[in-house]
Amino acid sequence: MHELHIQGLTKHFGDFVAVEDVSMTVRPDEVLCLLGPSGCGKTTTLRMIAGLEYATEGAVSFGDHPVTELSARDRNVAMAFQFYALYPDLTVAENLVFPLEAENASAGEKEQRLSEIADILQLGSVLERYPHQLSEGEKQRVAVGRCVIRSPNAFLFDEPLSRLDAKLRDEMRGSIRKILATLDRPTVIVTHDQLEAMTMGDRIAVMRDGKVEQVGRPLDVFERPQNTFVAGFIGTPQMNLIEGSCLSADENTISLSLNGERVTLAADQFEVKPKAGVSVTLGFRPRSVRETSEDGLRFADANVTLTENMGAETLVHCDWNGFAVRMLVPGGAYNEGDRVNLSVALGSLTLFGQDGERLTMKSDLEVA
Ligand SMILES: Nc1ncnc2c1ncn2[C@@H]1O[C@H](COP(=O)(O)OP(=O)(O)OP(=O)(O)O)[C@@H](O)[C@H]1O
Repeated sequence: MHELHIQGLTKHFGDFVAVEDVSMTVRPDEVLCLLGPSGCGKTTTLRMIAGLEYATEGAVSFGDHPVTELSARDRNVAMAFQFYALYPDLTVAENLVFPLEAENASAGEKEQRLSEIADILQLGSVLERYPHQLSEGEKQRVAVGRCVIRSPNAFLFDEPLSRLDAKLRDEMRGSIRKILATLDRPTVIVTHDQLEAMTMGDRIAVMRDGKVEQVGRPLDVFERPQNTFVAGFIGTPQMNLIEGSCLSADENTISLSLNGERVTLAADQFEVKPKAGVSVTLGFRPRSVRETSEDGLRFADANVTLTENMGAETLVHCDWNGFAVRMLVPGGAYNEGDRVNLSVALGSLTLFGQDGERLTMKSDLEVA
């Protein structure tokens, strides 16, 4: 099977640039999730891959076979949308096998594929029903099943789980992942839900304002966000991002000013160091903040301003020197007005330079 190549894909709607210079390759055994806030261009990118939207610039191909000039019909991609249109006069079973009619599949093949898909998507008990007799979740599963029952060049999903309730969504993430693993076709899923992207994607492409900010494996994007946008977007609760300026940086230490408070970091783990005088942003996950006076980045005498019970953990909002610092801790031992000494181990810290881009750490090079 062929890779899906996207090269320099750009879409203008009049003067508005909805997608700008998006390039990536999706392998046949791979699920790529396009993730980003509303309006960042995810669906438009997907529609250009499908041929439902003509690209202003750029190219789409499967292996060596360019399809940019082809209509959606001739691209042979399977797409499941937010808005699933099931044929109302056909039963669930007939809806599911409908795409196989066009492929002239034998009755035996249809039967076998139908039974596999119905099994995985738990639709066995509703196969003889009509769409109006289904719940929203069942309808969506039929739509997904109808999409994956055939063997196209690629599978494209737009928010496939958006209509499901939380419980069903949890179950479906796993089921869809299982189905996708059997497909052996490049698969692109559009979602604004990072949990969905993290669990279903082999790789994630994070988009903002029509551009791809970072592409990587879910854990890499989470642990090594490329810039402050990705850092703030990926992860719940959000990463703490604190802006300051670099006072000096040499081989041994990096000195920063955070609202006038001076902090010093050991420089040895930074492959790229900020220059004196430039602004920097310190990023660290709430889970990495501890109430200790250990070495590392320290926030002495911070004020607890709010506590949020998140079940087994509590998100403790603190104010330190005018900065909001959030700490995620097990249990709930904090109250508003408490004074706390917080610290973050240097290994849990990410430093972003003046342009918001991540400054390379030595550990990144080891991973690479
Ligand atoms: N036909 C169109 N004409 C003009 N602008 C459009 C058109 N289609 C999309 N846009 C704009 O292009 C931008 C990207 O839209 P797109 O639907 O791709 O975003 P998205 O990331 O999928 O958002 P969402 O998560 O809300 O679906 C938006 O600002 C949208 O308003």
